[in-house]
Amino acid sequence: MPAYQSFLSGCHPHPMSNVLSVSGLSKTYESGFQALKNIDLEIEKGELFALLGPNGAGKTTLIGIICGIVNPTSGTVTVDGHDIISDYRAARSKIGLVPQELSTDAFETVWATVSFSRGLFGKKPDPAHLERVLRDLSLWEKRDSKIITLSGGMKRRVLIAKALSHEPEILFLDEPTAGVDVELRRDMWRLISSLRETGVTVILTTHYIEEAEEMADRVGVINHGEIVLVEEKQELMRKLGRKQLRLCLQHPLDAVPESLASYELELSADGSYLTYTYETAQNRKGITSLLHDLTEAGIRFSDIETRESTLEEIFVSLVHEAA
Ligand SMILES: Nc1ncnc2c1ncn2[C@@H]1O[C@H](COP(=O)(O)OP(=O)(O)OP(=O)(O)O)[C@@H](O)[C@H]1O
Repeated sequence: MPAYQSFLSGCHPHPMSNVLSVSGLSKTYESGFQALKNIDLEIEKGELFALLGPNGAGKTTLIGIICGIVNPTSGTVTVDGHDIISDYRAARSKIGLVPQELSTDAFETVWATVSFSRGLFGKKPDPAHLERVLRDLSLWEKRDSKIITLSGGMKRRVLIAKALSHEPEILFLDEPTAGVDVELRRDMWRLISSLRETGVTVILTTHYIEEAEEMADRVGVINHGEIVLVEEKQELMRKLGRKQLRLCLQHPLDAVPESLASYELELSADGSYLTYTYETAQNRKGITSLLHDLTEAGIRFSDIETRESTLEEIFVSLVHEAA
């Protein structure tokens, strides 16, 4: 690549590096209910994006439109450069969708159902690819089993195998771990992370904020049909996170001394703890002066604990603010 070109692309990331581009997307259902309001969203190739939102926020509607299941009212969506309406087949073939429930195919074998899925997208049979997918998902030994005989966890794996059968660029997972036990959830997390390593872009919706906290590169929050925020996960936690310092007192207090009023300390009901809350983005000079002022006030403590706010707390405060 000529030097000037790489210089330019360094300054202005080229839009073609985005594998999914959503612009001005709105959806009003026939009932008159507006489920999506002017959504803009750019997803980079290879990232793991978590879309968080409370029930009814519009997540399923958004994914439904991108996958061609729901018609948009206005706006555009392109998948790897293909418009989802004028170039539907090409756009759809780039997408693998893992729905929440496996509703059909109960009496088919794993192999038959996965082969059939590939065929749906007009792809030539490729047994070597399907074998790889089934092996990666620990389903190879089960290839001749009928789906009805599989455990819930194995059925979930089949859903993913089906979605990967036609070698999609983007994999959508709608609540991939809803209703699964802790062990399977961990397994699914491992699986999803390893998928990303193969270069597939992964977009997942989740109620389990912990899931996003563990895996996502970026987090989008949707509420009442609007994208409230899109941010690098690390940046989000740095910007909006709070830290708390909890001091276990040697002698309980009746009230916080006047001299410490500026720290807005919280005294526990039994007077044995003081809690100091501070923004992680700010400098931490506050702590040094707090500890100094506590000593000045004659307050002794026996222990100190710190805790950081979780993505869940950040999410709840965002959604609450926007309500
Ligand atoms: N066919 C429809 N007709 C009218 N309203 C609909 C239709 N489908 C969905 N809605 C409404 O649109 C809103 C968004 O629904 P959507 O299923 O997209 O939300 P969601 O974020 O996926 O929620 P959940 O997490 O509960 O699945 C909801 O208020 C829902 O009742």
